[in-house]
Amino acid sequence: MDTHGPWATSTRGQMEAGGITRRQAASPTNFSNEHEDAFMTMATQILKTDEQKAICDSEHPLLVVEANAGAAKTTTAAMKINQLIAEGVDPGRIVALSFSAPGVQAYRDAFKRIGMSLAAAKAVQVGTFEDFCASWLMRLEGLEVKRPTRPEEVRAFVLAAIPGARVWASDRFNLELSIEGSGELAVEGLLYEFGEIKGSMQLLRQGEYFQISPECAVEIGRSFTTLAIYRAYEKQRCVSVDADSEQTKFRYSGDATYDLARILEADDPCFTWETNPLRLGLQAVFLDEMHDTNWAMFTVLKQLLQFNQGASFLGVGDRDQVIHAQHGADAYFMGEGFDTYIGKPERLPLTESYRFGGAISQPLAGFSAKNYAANRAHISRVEVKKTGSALDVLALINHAMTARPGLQPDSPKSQLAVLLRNPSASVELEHALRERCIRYQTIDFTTYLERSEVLFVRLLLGWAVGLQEPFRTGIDALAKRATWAFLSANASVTAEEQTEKSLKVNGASLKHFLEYMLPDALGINDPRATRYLYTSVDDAVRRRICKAIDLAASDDIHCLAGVFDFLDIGNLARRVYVKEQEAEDARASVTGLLKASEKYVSISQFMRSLMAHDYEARAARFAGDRIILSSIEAVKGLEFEHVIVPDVNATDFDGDSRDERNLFYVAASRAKTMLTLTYRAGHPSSYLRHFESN
Ligand SMILES: Nc1ncnc2c1ncn2[C@@H]1O[C@H](COP(=O)(O)OP(=O)(O)OP(=O)(O)O)[C@@H](O)[C@H]1O
Repeated sequence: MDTHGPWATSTRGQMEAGGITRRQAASPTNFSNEHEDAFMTMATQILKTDEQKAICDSEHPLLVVEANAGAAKTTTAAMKINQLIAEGVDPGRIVALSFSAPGVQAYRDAFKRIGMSLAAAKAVQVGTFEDFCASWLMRLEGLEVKRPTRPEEVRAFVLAAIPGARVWASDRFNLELSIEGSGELAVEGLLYEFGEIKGSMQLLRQGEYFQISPECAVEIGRSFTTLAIYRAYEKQRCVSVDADSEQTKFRYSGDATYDLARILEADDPCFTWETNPLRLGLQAVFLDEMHDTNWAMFTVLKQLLQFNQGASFLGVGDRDQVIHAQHGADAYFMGEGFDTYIGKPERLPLTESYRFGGAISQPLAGFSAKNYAANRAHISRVEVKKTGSALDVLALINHAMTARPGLQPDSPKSQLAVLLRNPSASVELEHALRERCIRYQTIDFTTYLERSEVLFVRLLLGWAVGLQEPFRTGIDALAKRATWAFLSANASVTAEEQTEKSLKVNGASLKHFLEYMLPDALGINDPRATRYLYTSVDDAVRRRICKAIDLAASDDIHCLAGVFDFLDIGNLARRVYVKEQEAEDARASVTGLLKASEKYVSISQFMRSLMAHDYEARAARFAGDRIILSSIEAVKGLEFEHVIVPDVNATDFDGDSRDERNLFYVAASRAKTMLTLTYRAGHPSSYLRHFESN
């Protein structure tokens, strides 16, 4: 067995997909030599509590620990791994799985915290469930299958499935699908449902005689239209080669786990007991974020334990942290489901939070309606602040860094984290931070300077006012691709034609693009020119962009609002992004840009100021010495000394939806010493009432 682990930790969200940049890769954990010293020095002696000892010493083959956020679940899992290694278990035969990339990072952090040796930490196979499944599929199939992560990358397959499903439904059931036109606006909802169907293995669990029909759709609570399109989509994704085999074209998020689960559950599997892909000779399996388990994961887990007899299991989770319900995540698999399908585990407690003290655990207890004890020795603080603008949040950040009410005297700035519900909310804040030379690192989203819509706007404005060099090199290619994505979305040309033109655009230098391609696409070059790209841009879009460019050419900063009105980014973005929220984020980013522009005298001056920040945004040398700006999802399992959660407003964070409440619970439980919650005057979220008295 490969002792370095057979699978790589995937990056969360690709930087680029069809010219679009929204989410950035979370920084991968690196155990290279240059980090070796840091690895050792970060280790502090943590003494096991009695509860932790009980978990580490338990000889029961199946252990499940359900405990609150910060109650030391990951740390205890790391302690048990360390103990097994000390007892002679080969670390290469220990698998430590998690649902998300931050969960993987949390294992790595815990290994450091407990002082695990670097060699052992490197040898343990740590990764996400999805990456684990993808790697074993690759071994089984002998080839690497593409793994798109952006919905835009699979949109064409969903759209292509609709006509196929229409014909099938009308031939077979004489039925019309209840979907209008091309279905462009339905892609987001369809992908969401496909994720649920696969995560919960809903169709496969109906048994071998299940066939998609209008009656069966009603029985399982889905629309027939969705099921018919799902069927056609899956037929494109997994193409039948002959009666017994299929070739998988791609695996979107969650598909690797689903595909491995259905292969394992097949009536006529392509392997025997001896050659089962999960017979890995494992001695221990760990699962963090167990609350995010769905049927597909559970199926793989069940077989993993079955085919590695003698391997012990420890699963840890907290049912209030389920924020991936769209993948069919269900805390049932930590409880009754586990007992029924795998076996009765020993359930051991971790009762106290070791991350924070009572000042944070008590309001969290009220918010989540459960007992939440905290270690008495741990002192923490909560403050709730009213803010009027991004500048008020900036002032709080400044105070947090200078007066350090939550930071230890010698802590790096990265112990201060600002957790954002919507990354688009960060444009003004980011701009203000840059202007004050406060360095920050964005996690899980792209800095506003490099977001597709901002690059698109910057390129057009720079061109309109005749800036020779609108960007620092390095993001030229991103800007060109983003611009092309916005220009060409929804043009009525064939997909092949579009791909061919995109390739040409990608291959051109920015200079060539600006001098020839952009004028060609907009029809503002020599009328005798070929107009090769012209047909790729919708007429109405072209007219609007031309008007915007004409207006911006005045270089008058006061025209910017009018320029943005012509561009109507929200509408354009709806053609580019599959998710409505991302289109809305794009609109909000450009609104943020407009606000940030207010103190400049001309468009060119504003553009130059943005360009000056490009370099810093990419400078890796400040790593570790920057505050963190992150989405909430990306810090699940992680912790910081001081956490600021801006915009806990009734419009942003409220309501009874489980995902909504759990997202807030995750955000509020990341702080070790100090938690600052802010809200817009007059719009506090009802969630805050639990925290205000502190
Ligand atoms: N025995 C101990 N003594 C002191 N501190 C401890 C001990 N065990 C764990 N901790 C500390 O408790 C904090 C929370 O631990 P950990 O991240 O493992 O919690 P968790 O339950 O996994 O949290 P989450 O649910 O947010 O993922 C860490 O700072 C860790 O160092």
